[in-house]
Formats: sequence, C-alpha cells, structure tokens
Amino acid sequence: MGSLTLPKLLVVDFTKEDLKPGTTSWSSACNDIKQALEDHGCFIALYDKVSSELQKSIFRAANELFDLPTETKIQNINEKPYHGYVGQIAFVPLHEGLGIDYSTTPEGAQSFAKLMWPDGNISFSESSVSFSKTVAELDQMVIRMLFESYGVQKYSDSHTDATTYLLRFLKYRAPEVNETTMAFPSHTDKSFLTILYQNQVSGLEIRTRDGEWIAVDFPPSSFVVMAGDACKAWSNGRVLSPNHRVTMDMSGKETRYTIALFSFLSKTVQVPEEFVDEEHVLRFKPFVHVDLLKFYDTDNGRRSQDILKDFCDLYLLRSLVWSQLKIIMTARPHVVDFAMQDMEPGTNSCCRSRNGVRRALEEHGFFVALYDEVSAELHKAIVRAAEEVFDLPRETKALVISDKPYHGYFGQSASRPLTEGIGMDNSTDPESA
Ligand SMILES: O=C(O)CCC(=O)C(=O)O
Ligand SMILES: [Fe+2]
Repeated sequence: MGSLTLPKLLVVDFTKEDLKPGTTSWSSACNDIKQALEDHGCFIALYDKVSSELQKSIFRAANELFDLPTETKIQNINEKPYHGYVGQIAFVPLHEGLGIDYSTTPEGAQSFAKLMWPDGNISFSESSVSFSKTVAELDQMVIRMLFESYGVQKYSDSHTDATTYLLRFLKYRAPEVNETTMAFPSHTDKSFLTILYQNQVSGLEIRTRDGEWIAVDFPPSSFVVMAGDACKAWSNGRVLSPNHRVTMDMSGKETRYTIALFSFLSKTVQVPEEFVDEEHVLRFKPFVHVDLLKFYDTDNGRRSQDILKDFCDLYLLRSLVWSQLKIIMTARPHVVDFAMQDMEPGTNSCCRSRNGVRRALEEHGFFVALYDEVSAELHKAIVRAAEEVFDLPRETKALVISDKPYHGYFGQSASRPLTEGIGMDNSTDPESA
C-alpha cells in the first residue's frame, strides 16, 4: 500500500523587494495565489511588515483584553452576526473571541476600547489600528493580484474602496484532562478574505477538496490567507472557501491566540460578467454581504451543508414568495364549498368545486375550504388537546423526535422565539396517537 502524502499549502513570499506590478515575480505570485485559492482556498503568506514591536504589542493587547471580566467582554455586541463577543459556550469550552468592527479606523478601535475600559486604552487602540492597517495592506495586495490573475483588475479598486475590516481577537485555552480538544468547530468563513496571525501555538486545520484534514503549521511571523464564502461567490465558484477548524493538542499546556482580520464588502457581492459564459453559468445571484451572515445566523443557515447555494436559493425563493404575497393581498382568495349535500362525483356542484380547486391552485396555490365535518365538540377537544400538549414541560416535548426533518418538536429557537410546534406522525393511526 502506498503511503499517503498530504498536500502542503503553497507559500507566497511577499517580502521580496521586487514584488511590483509588471515584474515577473509579481505575475508568478499572481498565478500562485489564484492556483492556491482554487486548489485549497488558502495559502501561507510571508510578510514582514508587522515589526517585532507590533507583534509583541498586539499579543499584549490580546492578553489584556481577555483578562477583562466576562461582564465587560459581553458588552462587545454588534448587530452584524458573529462580529461581537463569543464565549462561554458549553460545546466549545476552550474558545473565546471579540471583534473590532472598522478596525483600520481610529474611531472603530477607540469606540471598542471605550466599551472595554472606562477611560479607553490608547496603547490597545493604537496597536489594533496599526496591526489592522498593516494586514489590510496585505489583503489589498492579494485582492489586486487575484483580480489581475483573472483578468478583471479593472474592478479591484472599487472592490478595495468598498471593503471594511473586522479584527477579531481569538483565544483557545489548553484542554484539561478528558476535555474536548475541539476548540472551534468546522466552518467556512463568511468574509471575502480572512487573514490569520497566530502565536507559537498551532491548531488550525483545513479540509482539502478531497475531504482530507490537514494541519496548518505556520510560523508566528507568517500569515494564513483564506478565501471566505463571499470570495467563492464572486469567483462564480472557482475559488474554494475551505472548511476549517481549530483542534488543540491534547497534552499541550499553552494558550493559543489568533488575531484574525476579516474583510467584508459594504456593496453587493456580484460575479463579474467575465466569469460567466456558456461553460460557466451564473451560480450565485448578487447579494448584500451582511445578509449572508444574517442567513448563517438562522437555523437553516447553520444546518446548511452548502450555505451559498441555500442562501442564494432562499433569495430567489424570497422574491418568489413576495410576488405571491402581493397576489394574495390584491386578490380575494378562492373559496371552495365542501359543505354541500350533493358532492357525489358527476354532480353539478362537484364539477363546480373541482374546477374551483384547480383554478385556485393554479392561480394562488391555496384556497379557503368550507367543510363542516369537524363538529363543535371536536373543535373544542382539539383546541383543548393543543393547550394540554404545549403546557407540558419542555423536556417532555423535546422527546418528540422524528428522523424525518420537521416532523418532531420544534421550539425555543432564538430566531423564532414566538413559535413552538410538535408533530404526530401517522396521526390517523390510533396506536401512534
Ligand atoms: O484561530 C484560528 O486559527 C481560526 C479562527 C477561525 O477560523 C475563525 O475565527 O473564523
Ligand atoms: Fe474561520
């Protein structure tokens, strides 16, 4: 049996003096980046613009931040999902994270620091802005090279102008004996690009196109550049947004810190027309970037195995539902009378109802049925039954599980706090009831 050789991530050297547009090293780096993002969705960047001073101060800032009391850290709230404080989650006990939105601007960093420290924290804000700006330069260089390698460089300036940055401080403590080593579950990023910087503790793993997990070891002075789902959508599916996770060493004792810079677009994410032809049909409708995060923040989004597809389908569906809703609001619904005496097949009234059903379903997809077989007695009994079942303790209701999706208990969901439902399969069978 042959031995398995796992692919190594490509290393792109940004420290070369002559890495300037028009040079051969520039165009070969452009090709490398494109190839790496298409093959693995990420690469390692050697980039020496973060001085050892700045490196020290950004990790000092991280330490200072995580040392704050939880009550303070949880004040890092943002209306954009996954931008604020994350932590104290039972199934990811090792992880904690905080985010500074608009982190390349002094205002962004200062308003974050004011939330965390009553008098602000000048050295913290300065380190954050300086680190964000330095890494954002790398982000913009990668964007320029990626756009150029696809021959769509004419869009790269407007892309960069519409980019905002989120700096996240991420901490993973070492697991205790018998504790999970899963420090951050598998996911794809919703950003356009993500750039990761770590201390001396590794833990990042990415999944290749073949489903193989590979550990990414990168020295503290280098960066991992990774494509997010927005980049995949923009490229019409050419670029991979890889699944990745963080696993801590079972016997490790040290805390891992990652400083991550995520880029987001404040304009619509749209596939350039150059990416669409007979061979490459348009796969993703234009969308507002933050809506992708909002979709990910729903049950459907989190459960999805193919978030971009489900998100874009939902968008499509939503505009369809809207157009149907408009019909319902402007047209009176059809009413079909099933309560008549003479509903025998072949009778005139049966014929009329049959045509009514068909017209209603073709036009509106629904109708109101007049049907008097549910007696007043039965009506009362079924309402009473509903009250009784919802009055049961939550633990009891949660026992109603079905292997068919949407057949069991559903409730206590943050995205639909008003709704609770419970299902009875084979409900016409007295035994199942
Ligand atoms: O800490 C890391 O290396 C990865 C963090 C990550 O994947 C994320 O925050 O999305
Ligand atoms: Fe991630």
